Amino acid sequence: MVLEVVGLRKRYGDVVALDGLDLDVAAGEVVGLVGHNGAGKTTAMDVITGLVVPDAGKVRVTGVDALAAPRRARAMMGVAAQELQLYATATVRQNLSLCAGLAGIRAGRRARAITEVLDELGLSELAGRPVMTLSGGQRRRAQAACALVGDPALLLLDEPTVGADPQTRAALLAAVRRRADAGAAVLYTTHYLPELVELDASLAVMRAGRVVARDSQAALLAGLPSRLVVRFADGGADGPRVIRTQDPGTTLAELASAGRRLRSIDVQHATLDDLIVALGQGEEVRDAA
Ligand SMILES: Nc1ncnc2c1ncn2[C@@H]1O[C@H](COP(=O)(O)OP(=O)(O)OP(=O)(O)O)[C@@H](O)[C@H]1O
Repeated sequence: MVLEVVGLRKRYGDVVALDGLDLDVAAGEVVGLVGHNGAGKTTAMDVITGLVVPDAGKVRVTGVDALAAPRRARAMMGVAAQELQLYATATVRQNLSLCAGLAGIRAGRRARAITEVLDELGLSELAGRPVMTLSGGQRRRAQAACALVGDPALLLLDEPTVGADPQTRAALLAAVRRRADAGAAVLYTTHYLPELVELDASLAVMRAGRVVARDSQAALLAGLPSRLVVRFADGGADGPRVIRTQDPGTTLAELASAGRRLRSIDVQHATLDDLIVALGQGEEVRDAA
């Protein structure tokens, strides 16, 4: 396991931000860390990266105790925090050089690693520009480049595409997927769920400071009912009736055998949005595995 988080707890005064958070991320896996505003996602990221000290719990990165040896653990991580964390007066290349140093990349390898990531994220022409002269989306790309430089074993990306245009978003998602395919473990937070479909991420759904569901998208969605939107042709109300059902085929067969004549049927399978809403409200999601 590249990342192992066990029993993390963190309080801010009366607010319990983390309430016994357990989470593993394996090599080659992209895990989408999702949940409502205030669920504790950023606090979890901040504890893992060493920015916030937890009240209790363990964090191990490739077996290294990240709370006892934060510098050793940090050298295995590429981090893109939610807030932009670049030096505004330094150039993109200088920022990347600092990030590469933090990531423990030896000076001899740094120039090549920087050139590669600049190229990958379409930043080569901006490399000599001070960050403060870049547009918002360009800064986002530079921040992501900082996380990716040198192919770290663990990528921690906290809403990395906020404010990015579709082209930037696509370039970044492709770069993240390539890292995972090459063996990196990726923890990725977003409120924009189609990104997680595109990344083929498994999900860790947080509620009130802990993970309440952790599985592949398919397994979690299979536990949710579909919506069957049916218009009947045989009297009664003219509008559509919405039937929530775990098994649309059986429900339709039951309607037919009850002699109902149907004018139209629309089967709407559960989406990731439905899943997050259901879990955020504390509904049980049946384990379909
Ligand atoms: N420095 C802080 N001081 C006090 N409370 C804090 C601090 N940081 C976070 N919190 C609280 O801890 C809880 C978890 O916040 P966190 O930012 O981790 O949530 P999140 O899941 O990342 O939310 P979002 O989706 O809005 O980014 C919230 O109730 C938040 O108000």
